[in-house]
Amino acid sequence: MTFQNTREFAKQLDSQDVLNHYQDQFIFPKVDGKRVIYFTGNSLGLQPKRTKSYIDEIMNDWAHLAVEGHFYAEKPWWDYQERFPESLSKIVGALPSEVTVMNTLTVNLHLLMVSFYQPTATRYKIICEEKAFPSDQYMFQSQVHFHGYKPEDAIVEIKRREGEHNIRLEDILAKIEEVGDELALVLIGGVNYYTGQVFDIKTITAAGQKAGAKVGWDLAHAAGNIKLELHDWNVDFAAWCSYKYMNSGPGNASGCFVHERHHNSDLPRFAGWWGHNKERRFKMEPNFDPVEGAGGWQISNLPVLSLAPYLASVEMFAEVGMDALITKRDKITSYLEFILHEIDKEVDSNFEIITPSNPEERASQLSVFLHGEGRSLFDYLMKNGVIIDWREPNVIRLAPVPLYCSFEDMYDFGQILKKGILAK
Ligand SMILES: Cc1ncc(COP(=O)(O)O)c(C=O)c1O
Ligand SMILES: Nc1c(O)cccc1C(=O)C[C@H](N)C(=O)O
Repeated sequence: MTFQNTREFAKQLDSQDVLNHYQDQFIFPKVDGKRVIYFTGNSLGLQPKRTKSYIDEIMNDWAHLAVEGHFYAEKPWWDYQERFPESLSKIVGALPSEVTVMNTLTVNLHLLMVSFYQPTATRYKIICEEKAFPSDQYMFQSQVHFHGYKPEDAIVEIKRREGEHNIRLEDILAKIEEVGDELALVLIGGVNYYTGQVFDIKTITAAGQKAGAKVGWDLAHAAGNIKLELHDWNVDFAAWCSYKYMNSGPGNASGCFVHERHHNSDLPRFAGWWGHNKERRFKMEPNFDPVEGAGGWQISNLPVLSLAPYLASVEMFAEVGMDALITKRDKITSYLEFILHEIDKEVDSNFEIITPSNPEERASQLSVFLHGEGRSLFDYLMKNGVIIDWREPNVIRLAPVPLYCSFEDMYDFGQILKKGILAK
């Protein structure tokens, strides 16, 4: 499709967009009385209007039923988490028994490492991406320390080639082969938080397992953003947060995936009563008898006030479906890319989009290196109602999230960007 940098053309794209009306289902902050153009759904998604009623329901049940709410609320709290797997499993391409919701992302990665990172004297190395999200780096370092190894020996980072912004698949595969018999675990972010690069989860998982390692994925930037087939791709385990593309609110609950083939294995895990056989949970027995499936990794009774917004979101995703989201995602991301190139030409600037240009290797994010511009351009955009984020040294990340961004937003953004550059 040939794009045009005009409001009429952007409006025409909006009129053809079957998801356009979802914009009205979200609450947008305002700047100078006008709703913002929101590009940071890769950090914190907007609040869906329906979410408040899910939280109010629990507050009301708590007020009127108190402890009885555990069993007699309309959505009883004791098995509230069971409302997730049916829909959530479709979002990540899993069997319902393979997903659960609990804790937060880094905590879940640590807990899953208990089961899936069991180093031995000869097989103890972890392959990860260079410049993984810092929390993942701290998680790797502390896990390796905990097991008595040295991070500089046990953690193998896959580097970008000189002058390149993204990691090549061939380099990941070569590193897996090179580490070979020493490799215990491969754990990579499915979508890199900084560049927006999407990794080939299926191929990397198969290669890691062929080398005899377990393969897990941090799907913080992938869940609700890319098509996932975790079961079919034979992924060992994965975890994600729900507050980015899944709009469940700041710091909210995380989702986990454990492949079916591990459900009846004797993998070690840290246990608690919420992972115990559901029928017998309140018999207060001394011996742990895990729930079959990913639910067996739960530990504490769940914070239902935090699950409520996640449930609102999962139900919205079930209505929309990942296919429709991805169709719009690709079109709006390409339109944003086009707008950036157009403005770049008009103002003779020098933006470098460091996210891969191949649609197979990117999703809902373009990271732009603003050569020749400074932090003042970021400040100008924020002041003028464009919410973006800034990452050192000079990168802005733009996530045109398909559920609530419009093509007209992309056009408006281009005009504000142009003014911001010319205003210097
Ligand atoms: C890739 C990635 N990993 C881990 C985290 C940390 O998540 P949490 O603070 O929920 O543990 C984030 C975002 O904050 C992230 O983007
Ligand atoms: N969770 C965040 C927070 O509480 C404050 C600031 C940023 C965050 C984020 O989630 C950042 C996000 N993971 C990122 O990709 O940058």
